[in-house]
Amino acid sequence: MSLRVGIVGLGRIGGGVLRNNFAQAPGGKYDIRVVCDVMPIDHVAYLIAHDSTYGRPPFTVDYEGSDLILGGNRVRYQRVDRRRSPPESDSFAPLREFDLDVLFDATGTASIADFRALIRQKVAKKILCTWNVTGGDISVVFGVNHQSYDPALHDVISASTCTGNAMVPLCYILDKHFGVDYARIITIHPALSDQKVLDGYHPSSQLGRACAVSIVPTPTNVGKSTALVLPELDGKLDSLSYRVPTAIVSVIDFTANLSRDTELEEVSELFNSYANGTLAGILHCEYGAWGHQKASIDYQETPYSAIVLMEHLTLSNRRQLGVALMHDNEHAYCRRVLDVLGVLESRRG
Ligand SMILES: NC(=O)c1ccc[n+]([C@@H]2O[C@H](COP(=O)([O-])OP(=O)(O)OC[C@H]3O[C@@H](n4cnc5c(N)ncnc54)[C@H](O)[C@@H]3O)[C@@H](O)[C@H]2O)c1
Repeated sequence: MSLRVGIVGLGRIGGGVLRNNFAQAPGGKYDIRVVCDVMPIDHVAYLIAHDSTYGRPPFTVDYEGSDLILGGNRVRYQRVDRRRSPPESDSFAPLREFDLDVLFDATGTASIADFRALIRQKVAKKILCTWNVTGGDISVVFGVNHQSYDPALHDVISASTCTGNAMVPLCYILDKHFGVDYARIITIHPALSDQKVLDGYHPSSQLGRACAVSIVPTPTNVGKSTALVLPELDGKLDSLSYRVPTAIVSVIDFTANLSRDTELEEVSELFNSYANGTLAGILHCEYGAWGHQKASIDYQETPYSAIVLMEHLTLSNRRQLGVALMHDNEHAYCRRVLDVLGVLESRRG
């Protein structure tokens, strides 16, 4: 029997996972039984059917009563606003009838207390979320540490972040083969829904600046996300993000001080051997088109967690490595979420 899944939060990522679930298999890759958000159901249908980034989905969209109808498949819609009800209020009680194996939370607004309450109240057996919630049981980056998931130990699972999924495979390879003494990671990230369209109040002041007219420097947790999976790198990574006025595809530019001398050819061969081997589908080595470099939009809807721009690999003093990579921060991440759901399905008790 297919994994029984519920989703809370139908924004870019929750909606993207729903879309990909039905795009990959006509009946749905997993048995998504119920989805929740604060919006009325007609708004949900409207946003699934019309997507400014990816266009119309490859299946029909409609709704009837409290059911969404996606490619002929009925998925129950439940309108909830967790902010109005504390965890102990059992506000997700109506979800118990769906006998969920996993509740996937893509709101970005829940706390570990919310998640523990949902497990205690038997709303779902496991919680999978889209950020490194403080106090979670494990952060899983598919391809690197997904085999560490242990259903007996892990109830609240993070699928890490989009940048975490891009950085961890690279850091894993570099640390395993050369050692990493230090790395500075710069991410150039499309605007997100936590930014203001025009100047206004935001608790993180810089995110309150008009997002279409500025490059906005903002802190990022990519160093922390990486060290959660590769604890030997804790304290060795600095990071900074620049939010830019594009809709999709992130860049990561990082410089790593390696612990031993190497040659560019060795690094290049190593990346290629992983991309064609154990990290196939996760890591991709990009050489451009007929000697020409592609632009970020060319990577929209690519499934790879990290696409290394091989022409821009640099090495100085045989130890200081420069790497530039791109990734579709939504689509590739949604694909990884589906991969992690596959791990949960295969280890289901
Ligand atoms: N957008 C990305 O590139 C990206 C990539 C990886 C991970 N993430 C993470 O995914 C999460 C969501 O990001 P997003 O870009 O999809 O945001 P989003 O704003 O597009 O979507 C969030 C959705 O959750 C709903 N929501 C929020 N609080 C809720 C509540 N209390 N009860 C019910 N519904 C609620 C909102 O109505 C919205 O539809 C964040 O944690 C983010 O860090 C985002």
